[in-house]
Amino acid sequence: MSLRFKAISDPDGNGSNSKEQKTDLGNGSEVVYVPRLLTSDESWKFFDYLNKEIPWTRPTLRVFGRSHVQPRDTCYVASKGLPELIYSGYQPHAYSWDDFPPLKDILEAVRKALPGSTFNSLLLNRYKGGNDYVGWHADDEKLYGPTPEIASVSFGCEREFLMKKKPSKSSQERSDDEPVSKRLKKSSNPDHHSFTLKHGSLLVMRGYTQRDWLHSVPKRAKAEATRINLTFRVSLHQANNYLKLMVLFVLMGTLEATLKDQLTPVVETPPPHIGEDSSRYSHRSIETLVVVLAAITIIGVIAGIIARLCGGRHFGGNGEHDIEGWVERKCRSCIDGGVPAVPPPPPPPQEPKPPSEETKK
Ligand SMILES: O=C(O)CCC(=O)C(=O)O
Ligand SMILES: [Fe+2]
Repeated sequence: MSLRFKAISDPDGNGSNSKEQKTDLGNGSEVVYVPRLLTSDESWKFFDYLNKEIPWTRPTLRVFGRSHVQPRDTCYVASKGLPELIYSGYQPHAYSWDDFPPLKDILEAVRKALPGSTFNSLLLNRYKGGNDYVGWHADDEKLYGPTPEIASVSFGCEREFLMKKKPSKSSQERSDDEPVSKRLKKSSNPDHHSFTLKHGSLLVMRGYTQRDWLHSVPKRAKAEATRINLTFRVSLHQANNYLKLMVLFVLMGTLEATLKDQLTPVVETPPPHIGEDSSRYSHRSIETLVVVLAAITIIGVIAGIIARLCGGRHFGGNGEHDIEGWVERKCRSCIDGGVPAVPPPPPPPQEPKPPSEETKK
């Protein structure tokens, strides 16, 4: 499918999402709502494409030991090399961004609205009417880390998105003490929020929202039409690979410094007197040679990897340009603790031992 639409992430034409609404949920949690990330026309094009082309499935989930069919259609897209997503005993197949090119245009619009974001996976949901819903939950899988930013783009039928604070010991005690009349006043209750997610809108949850809050899209008898929702997420595995690469480079630096130490005496030490303990120097030379050969091998391997990365891959953050996934696959054994491809740095140079009686002979 070669359909590509260029998304306009600034429908107001004034260089910013002027109608952005921020809701501070307290304790480091925040929600941002942008009613018009995309224009209505482009949003309908995306809707039609997604509705027709996405291989929607309605999996059977296991919740509290009981099986039930998920009350909405779903699909999952992720960059290569990420850990698998598993929820309620279900592991969705991870499609590639290249399978559905218009998703990259939507991601681009989200990126423009959220500069610096690095979303690398996407969960798609389709609600085929008011009976389809998502129950109260938090997207607090370990895979997303402690403070995930989740960007949710909606198309088609407007639906209500509800948020409520997770019951904590202290908030439970507080609400038990409150008079019922006060607890029922939902509109002024800071522990509940409601957003009507419009066609072409963006809602962002960030900070500790997944730790401290639940969200849902409840059934609505009157919502007859189809709604499609995309939640862009960052799976943390790739970030970890950056760290692992950094460790590799630090190791290289240590090795280089050690080598310098090893080589200096070879150049600077005056030649030994003939007839003195020459075996001591040949022992030292072999040691140095081994270290040099090991270093050349390591640097060669790393240079090869870097050359492949720079020559064959493009640098970029979305699914199509997935350096980390490639490194992950190629170097799984070395960066994931299997057989170490890179040996540890050589031991510090040893003081030459006085020659034994045997070697003196
Ligand atoms: O459909 C929505 O707006 C929310 C979907 C959602 O919460 C999820 O996929 O985790
Ligand atoms: Fe969610």
